[in-house]
Amino acid sequence: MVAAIEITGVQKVFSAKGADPVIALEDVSLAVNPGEFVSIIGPSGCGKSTLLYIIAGFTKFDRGSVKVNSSEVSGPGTDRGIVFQEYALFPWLTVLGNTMYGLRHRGLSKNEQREVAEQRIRDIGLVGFEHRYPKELSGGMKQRVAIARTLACDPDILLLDEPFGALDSQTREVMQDQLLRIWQETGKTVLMVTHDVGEAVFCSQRLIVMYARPGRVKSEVDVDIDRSKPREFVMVSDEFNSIRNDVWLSVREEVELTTRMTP
Ligand SMILES: Nc1ncnc2c1ncn2[C@@H]1O[C@H](COP(=O)(O)OP(=O)(O)OP(=O)(O)O)[C@@H](O)[C@H]1O
Repeated sequence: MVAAIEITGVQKVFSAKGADPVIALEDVSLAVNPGEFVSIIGPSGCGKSTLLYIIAGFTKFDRGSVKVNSSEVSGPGTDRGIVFQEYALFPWLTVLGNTMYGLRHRGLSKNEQREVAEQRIRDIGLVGFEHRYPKELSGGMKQRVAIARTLACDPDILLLDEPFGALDSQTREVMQDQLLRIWQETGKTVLMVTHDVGEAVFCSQRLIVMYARPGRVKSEVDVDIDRSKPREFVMVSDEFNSIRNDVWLSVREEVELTTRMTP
């Protein structure tokens, strides 16, 4: 099978005048299969976001290779859509306007753009809010609009950078359930960065645990849990708790190292 994302030996060093260079990523290799849901987890500063931005084509890297659907990444592309923690909505556009935004250059008529956007607004359960502005929405609703906007462009790959990090725990759980439903319905490849071990285990088929800076892959963990049952059964199952505890201990070791590092 050809990997949807294939990263080989990637290194990224940030250098700024008058400051020591920071090795954000060192020899990172990983692959994500088409339709797979993978999460990256690790301590703050281990290069998770940097890796995601490299795959998105926003950040250049110094060494190695990054391929998406077998093609070397040389910049952003319509095959990848990214969702940020802080929603990144345009405050002057409505829910509909924000969702239609990415479709402007797709060669679709205004009516077609509107149809696609309305479908995505239905998918994320915001019917009735099409003409509201971001300031009139809750955090969870804003993040749903950000997801709808990304989905409207129909990328093969969703890159999610702490997408639910700013939400309260109940809203976060509802959003995780919606994301999983969308993933199952669309078959998209999802690569998510999160700090939350429970979220990573609940949502993902596979986890990539990172070492503290410089970021390297510490381990890969297959999450073999039965997701056919409702959340409340999954979260108390032995399989879920055993994987969550192992991953939590592994991440905690790195967090302890991070707290002893100089900035
Ligand atoms: N534009 C930049 N210029 C200089 N250093 C940077 C830049 N972006 C990131 N870094 C550094 O690279 C390292 C990795 O940062 P990155 O944001 O990728 O980590 P992270 O694992 O996503 O952290 P967090 O979980 O806190 O968001 C950090 O030491 C950070 O300070």
